[in-house]
Amino acid sequence: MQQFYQSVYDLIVETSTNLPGDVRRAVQAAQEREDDGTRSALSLSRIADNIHMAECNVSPICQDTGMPTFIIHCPVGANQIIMKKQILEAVAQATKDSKLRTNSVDSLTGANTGDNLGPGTPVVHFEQWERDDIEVKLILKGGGCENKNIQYSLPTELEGLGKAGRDLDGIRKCIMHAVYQAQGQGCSAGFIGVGIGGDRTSGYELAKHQLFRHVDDVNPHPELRQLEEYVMDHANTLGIGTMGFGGQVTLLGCKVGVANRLPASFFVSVAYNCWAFRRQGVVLDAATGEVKDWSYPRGTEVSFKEAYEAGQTAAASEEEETREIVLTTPISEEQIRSLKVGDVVVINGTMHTGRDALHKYLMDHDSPVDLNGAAIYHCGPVMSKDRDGEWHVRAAGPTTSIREEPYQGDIIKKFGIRAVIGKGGMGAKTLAALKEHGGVYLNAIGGAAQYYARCFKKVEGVDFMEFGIPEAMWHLKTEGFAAIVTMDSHGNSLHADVEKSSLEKLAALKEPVFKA
Ligand SMILES: O=C(O)C[C@H](O)C(=O)O
Ligand code: SF4
Repeated sequence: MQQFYQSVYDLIVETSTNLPGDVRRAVQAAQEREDDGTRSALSLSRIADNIHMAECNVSPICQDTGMPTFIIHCPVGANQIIMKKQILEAVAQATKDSKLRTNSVDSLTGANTGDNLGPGTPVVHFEQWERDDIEVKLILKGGGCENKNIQYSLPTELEGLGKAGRDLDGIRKCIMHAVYQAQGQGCSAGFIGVGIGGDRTSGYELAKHQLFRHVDDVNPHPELRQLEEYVMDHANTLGIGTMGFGGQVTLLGCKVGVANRLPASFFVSVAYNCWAFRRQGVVLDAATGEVKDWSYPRGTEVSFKEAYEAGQTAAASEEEETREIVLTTPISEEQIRSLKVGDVVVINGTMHTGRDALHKYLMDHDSPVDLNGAAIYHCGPVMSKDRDGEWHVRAAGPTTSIREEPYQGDIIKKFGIRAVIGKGGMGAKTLAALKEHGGVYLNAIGGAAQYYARCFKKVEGVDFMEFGIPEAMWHLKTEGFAAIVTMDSHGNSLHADVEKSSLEKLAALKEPVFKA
């Protein structure tokens, strides 16, 4: 088993940096379905570019490298204690090498362990099987999409869909509602795993396990197969689209599993996974620990290189066609008031990152830097320090902004912030503050961590390192950071519009489909 550690390390790097072939095919199919030139089509091209860049840079596809969850199948007699020890070592090393973000946080103190190890992290499950080899599977599911998981207890009443009973049609309604409620916040277009039955804990586990199925497999259970097909056909009628920008493709995959339940309980558990669907596996020789095979098609088998290179050549002419507004920080109120939903903005100057810990802090403390006219970026990057002690941005896509809704409006007004950049949009309180103060919300493409990292030319400074790397306030010299205005200073919100129209489309699916 001398190779076991190295094989697990290679699996972690592959999973974080090289999106599997079956997932890539689903992204390609979505690209073919979207109409050229729409916001969703352009975002999908950026996503495809990002996938290619991550593979070339051997760097995280998305900065949120998730809760590492290992499922190991091994023959009787394999030493699970040694395997677990080596898995933890490989996780710590991959974190040190910037392949994983420091993602393990003490829930009470907020302290980051710095190596992804700690109570409950990573998650490691062992199961014995009759085969001679060992299979190690890994999923890196990020926090934003995890927050969009949902569990229903039937019977229930659902927004737009009415009563959902304890039958296949009730289950259908729950799944459609799960896709609707995710909107763009979990970085659509997504994949869902559904667990029918079990209890609250095993139901969610069953749902997450469905995500290990191949994207293009066919459910052997006839009723579940029909259900999966229905969901795939109808989820896309909701019009949520890539990142919630509106569009033809909202869902890339749906896998449903079933387990027995207690007479009193009927749970439908849904695990939502973003487009950055990072899961891979290796089959190992049980004697040496050497990799014999990969469990899923590797990313390299479905190359995005050609499209990337063609896009680079087209980019210059494209820039002339789309109306791009260049803003340099500090930004004036007049510049902000001239923007409207749909405009593409390019930011130059300095950007400050800030997420949960910083927003809470700023409510009753001063900022260490002047934020008048500033652009604040909801982002928790992957960073590395070189030999000279200089920091570099390794991956830096946006995080889900709605978490800052309780604070954002007050902070905009208190510090004079002009641009808030994130993903998934914000709510009514922030929209009102943007209008009152003269601010704008810019939606960047979630998960496009390599695409945005290259816009950060230098790390000018950092505050609050005590919050840990993802939560610290990084001051970044920025060039050419492009994002779309989705909430403007005139009271318009693309997010509110898409939510409203998708609820209407959801309600059109109210009539029973699967008769009891
Ligand atoms: O934590 C992050 O960087 C992003 C998170 O996965 C999110 O989707 O909000
Ligand atoms: S930022 Fe988006 S792509 Fe990245 S883990 Fe979160 S939901 Fe997934």
